Amino acid sequence: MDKTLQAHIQLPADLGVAYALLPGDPARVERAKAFLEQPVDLVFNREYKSVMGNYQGTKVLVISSGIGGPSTAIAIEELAAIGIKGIIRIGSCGALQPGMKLGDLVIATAAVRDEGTSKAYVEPVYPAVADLSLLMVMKAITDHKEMPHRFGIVRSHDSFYTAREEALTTYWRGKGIVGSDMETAALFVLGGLKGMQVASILNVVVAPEGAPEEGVRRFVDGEELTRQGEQNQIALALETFRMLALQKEET
Ligand SMILES: O=P(O)(O)O[C@H]1O[C@H](CO)[C@@H](O)[C@H]1O
Ligand SMILES: O=c1cc[nH]c(=O)[nH]1
Repeated sequence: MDKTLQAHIQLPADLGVAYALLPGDPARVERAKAFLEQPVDLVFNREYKSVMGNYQGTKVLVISSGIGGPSTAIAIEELAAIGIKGIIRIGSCGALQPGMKLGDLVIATAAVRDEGTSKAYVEPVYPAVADLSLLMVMKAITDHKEMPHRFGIVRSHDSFYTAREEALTTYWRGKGIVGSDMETAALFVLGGLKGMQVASILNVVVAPEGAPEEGVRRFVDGEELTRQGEQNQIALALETFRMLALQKEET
C-alpha cells in the first residue's frame, strides 16, 4: 500500500474511502463529525482538517477546503489521488432571489464560473455542472423530507469586499442565479474533468437583501436558522452518499 502523504491534505492513499464531504470551514468538520459513527480524527494541516467515520454503513471522509477556488482545487486534486470518487460540498452562501430565507438550502445544478481557478484548467466555455446521479438522489430525498430548499444555478466568485459586489449581485440576480459562493464552480469543473461525482449543497447565511459580512458574522456566532440549515445540509449530503452506495451495490 502507498503510505506517501499528499502534500497539503496530508492523507495517505490507503484510507479505503470513496466519498468525501467538503465544507469550506474547518469548524464545520467538527459539526459533521457528530453525525458519524466511530469517527476518527485524521489531520489538521493548513486549512485542511479531516475526520473519517461511518454513516449507516457507508464510509465517509469529511475534509475542509478553506476559502476559494485555489485551495479547493488542491483539495480535489489530492482527494482524487487517494481514491475519492464522489465529493459533496457542504458550504454556505448568499441568497439572490426574493423569498429565500436564512437556513434554506440551495442545491446547485450548475455554477457561473465567475472565478479564476476553473479557468486555469479549461476554457470558460466548458460547463460547471453537478453530477446527475447525485442530483437525482437529492431530489428523491428532498421530495420526502421537510427541508426548505431549491435547486438552481449558483455563481462562484473570487472577491468579497470590492466596490463592485452589490452591482455584481444585482446583475446575477437579474439572470436568475439563486446563490453565491466561492468554491462550487471549481469543484464542478474539476470534478467534470476528472470524472468524479460532484455536487454542492449550500446553506443560505446571507438573506437576499442582506449585507454579506453581517450574515457571515451572525452565522459564525451561531445564529439559529443558519445552524439548522447546516444540520440539514450535512444530513442531506450523508443520506445522498448512503443511497448512492446502495445503488452501486445493486448494479
Ligand atoms: O462556508 P464556506 O463553505 O466556506 O462557504 C462560503 O463561505 C466563505 C465566505 O464567507 C466562502 O468560502 C464561501 O464559499
Ligand atoms: O455573496 C456571498 C455571501 C456569502 N458567501 C459568499 O461566498 N458569497
